[in-house]
Amino acid sequence: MLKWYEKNANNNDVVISSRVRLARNLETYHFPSKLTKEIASRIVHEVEDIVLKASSSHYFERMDMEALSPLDKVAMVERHVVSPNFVQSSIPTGLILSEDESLSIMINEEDHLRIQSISNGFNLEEALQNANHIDDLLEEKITYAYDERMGYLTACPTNVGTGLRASYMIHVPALETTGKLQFILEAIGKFGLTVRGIYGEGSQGRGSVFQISNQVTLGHSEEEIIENLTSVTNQIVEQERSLRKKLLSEKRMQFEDAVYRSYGALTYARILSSNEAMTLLSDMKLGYELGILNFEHTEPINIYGLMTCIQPANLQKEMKRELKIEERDMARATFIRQNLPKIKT
Ligand SMILES: Nc1ncnc2c1ncn2[C@@H]1O[C@H](COP(=O)(O)OP(=O)(O)OP(=O)(O)O)[C@@H](O)[C@H]1O
Repeated sequence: MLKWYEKNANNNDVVISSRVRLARNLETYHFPSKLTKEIASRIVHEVEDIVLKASSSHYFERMDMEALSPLDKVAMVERHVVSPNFVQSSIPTGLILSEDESLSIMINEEDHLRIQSISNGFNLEEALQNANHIDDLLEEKITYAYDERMGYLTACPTNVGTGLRASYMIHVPALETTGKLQFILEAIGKFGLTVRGIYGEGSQGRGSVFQISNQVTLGHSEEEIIENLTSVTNQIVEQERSLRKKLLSEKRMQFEDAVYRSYGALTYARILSSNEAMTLLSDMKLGYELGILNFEHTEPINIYGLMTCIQPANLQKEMKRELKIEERDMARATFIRQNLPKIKT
C-alpha cells in the first residue's frame, strides 16, 4: 500500500498536507513525565488492546518501539510519523500506525495519547474526521482527564481545552525568496497561529516547506480553530500563487533559467546534500506547477514524495544499509537521477 505522501492529491501546489493531532490523557494516571516505567508500560498495553480489538475501517499495526533500530526511528521522524522527543523517551512508549502512515497514536509522548491524522493536500476536514473517529473509539473504553470548565487536561498548558493542533504543511518558494514570508511570520501571531519548520517545533524550513498551525487550544471550539487556520492559510495560498504569476510574467527568462538549472543539477549531480537536494527539488516543484517543466509522465508528479525518500535515514533504508555522510550524498544523487521524471524535449 502506498504511504500518504506517495499518493497524488489535487489542489496541493501550495498546501502539501493537512494534519490534526489530539492530545489526550487517561484520568487515573500521572502525566508521562511522572510515570514509573511499570505504569508507563501498563498504559501502553491498555491502549494497544483497545485500539487493536476495536473494529475499525482502518488497518492498524502495533509497532514494537523497543525492537526498532535507531535508523528506523529517525526514518519515522523524517516521515512525520513520530516526534523526535518520542523516540528518545526514557519510559516505555507505544505506537499504533495505519498502513499508509496517515493515522498514528503515540502512547506516552508528552501526553498519554497523541492521536495524529494526516491528509494529503488541502483537506483538514478529512484529517479531523479520521482523528475524531479514533478519539471516539478510545473514549468508549477510556475515561479521559477532562474538566467541565477547562476541557481536556494536558501536560503542557498550551494544549489544554480541545487538545487540538491543526496544521497545514505549505510550500512557499515565492514568498520566501521575495522576503515576504518574514512579514507573514511576524504578523501571524496576532491570529493565534505560528509557523514552524518542516519537522515542527524547533526545526527549520527546508526547500521552502513550512508548517502553519494554531498556537492556543483553550477558549475556542475545534471548528473555530480550523476555520481561523484555514482562512489565514487561504490568504497565504493566494499570495503565493499571485506572486508566482507575477514573477513569471515579469522575469520569465530568469525564472525559466533557474528552474532548468536546478533540474539540470538534479539530473547530472554526483554528490548532493539533503539541503541542496531540497532546494533543487523545491525549484523543480515550482517549475512543474507553473508549467515550465513538462514531463513525459501523464500521471501527476509527486515531488514531495521524492523529498521524503531522500532524507538521510529514509535514504539509508532505501539502500538497505547504513552509510557515512559522503556515501549518503553520493547515494542521494544516484537515487534522484534514477527516480527523476524525464522532461519532454
Ligand atoms: N501538515 C502537516 N503534514 C505533515 N506533517 C506535519 C504537519 N504538521 C505537522 N507535522 C509533523 O508533526 C510533527 C509534530 O509537529 P509539532 O512539533 O508542530 O507538533 P505537536 O504535535 O503539536 O507537538 P507539540 O505540542 O509538542 O508542539 C512533526 O514531525 C511535524 O513535521
